[in-house]
Amino acid sequence: MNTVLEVMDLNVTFPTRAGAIRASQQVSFRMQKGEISVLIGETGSGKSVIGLAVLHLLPEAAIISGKINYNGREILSMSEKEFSRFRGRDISLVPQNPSGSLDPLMRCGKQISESLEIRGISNLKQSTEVENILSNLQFSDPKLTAASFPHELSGGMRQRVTTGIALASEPKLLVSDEPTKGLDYSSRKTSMKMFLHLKHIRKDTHLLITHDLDLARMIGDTIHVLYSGEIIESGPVDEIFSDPHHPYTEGLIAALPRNGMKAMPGMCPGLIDLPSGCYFYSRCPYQCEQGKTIHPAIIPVNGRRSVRCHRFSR
Ligand SMILES: Nc1ncnc2c1ncn2[C@@H]1O[C@H](COP(=O)(O)OP(=O)(O)OP(=O)(O)O)[C@@H](O)[C@H]1O
Ligand code: NI
Repeated sequence: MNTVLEVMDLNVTFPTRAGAIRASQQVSFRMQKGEISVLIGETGSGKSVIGLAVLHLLPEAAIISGKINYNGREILSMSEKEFSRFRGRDISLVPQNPSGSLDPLMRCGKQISESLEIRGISNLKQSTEVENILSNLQFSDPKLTAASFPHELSGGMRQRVTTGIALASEPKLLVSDEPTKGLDYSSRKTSMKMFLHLKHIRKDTHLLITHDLDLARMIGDTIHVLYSGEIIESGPVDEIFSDPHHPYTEGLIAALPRNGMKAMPGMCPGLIDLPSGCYFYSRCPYQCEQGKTIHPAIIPVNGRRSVRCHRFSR
């Protein structure tokens, strides 16, 4: 198998006046070529921090340890100069706020063709290719979109254009952060349709960061569920949805509208004062004895899955 990304024991801590925020703790996962891996979890669980670590975009103040191998090369310890060759061309980020990454003064088509230019695609071929990309992004009138400025488009359209700019550079690894966040019903549906179409025609290796479980289920191959900076469950998407092992994953699925929107009681612990036992203990419907004091390790279950829960370590 062809491993594109391997994150090993990633720890990211932000020192603050109030104490150290442990945003990422011993996070480990790997991605094969053509795989869509999804990081899910509620706000503040440490999803974006992982994406930023992969792209060397964490603030200088962050204390980072662990290893990130990209195509067999360790990138986390690289200098900015060494890593800058990878950003954009090899590993491309679609950031959480697309408006900030689009140039307000440049037509959308031009912004996509700049990525094509870098790849050496001739001027002659660029406009056809831009229209081709825009049509794959579910724009019904690619010529019109290419000629539009970002402010002439809706938030959902801007998000799709930003995805197009990233894809135009043909990255070997795409990282997208919350592509459906804040979108209205119909924009979200179009965005989901776009990602499903892209999955079928391109087979990108894609690290998708989202709280959108429907999107995760629709396009993901593997899911990693984050809770308070840790992965608490990993496995193939179908299995996680049909048979969640961790009570937090169970809770996330039960909270979906189609399952009756049963909200999980309680809140996740703060990342500064983490409890010594299981981080989920106070909200856990099972509350096993060990969970009170012992922090559970993540353990493999049936080969392709793993879970951080004492109930599975017996
Ligand atoms: N630059 C920073 N300085 C201090 N704390 C930070 C910084 N960036 C992130 N954090 C903290 O790290 C934790 C994880 O943040 P992260 O942005 O990864 O969460 P997330 O899961 O992506 O949440 P969301 O769904 O809201 O985007 C949070 O507690 C956040 O406040
Ligand atoms: Ni985030």
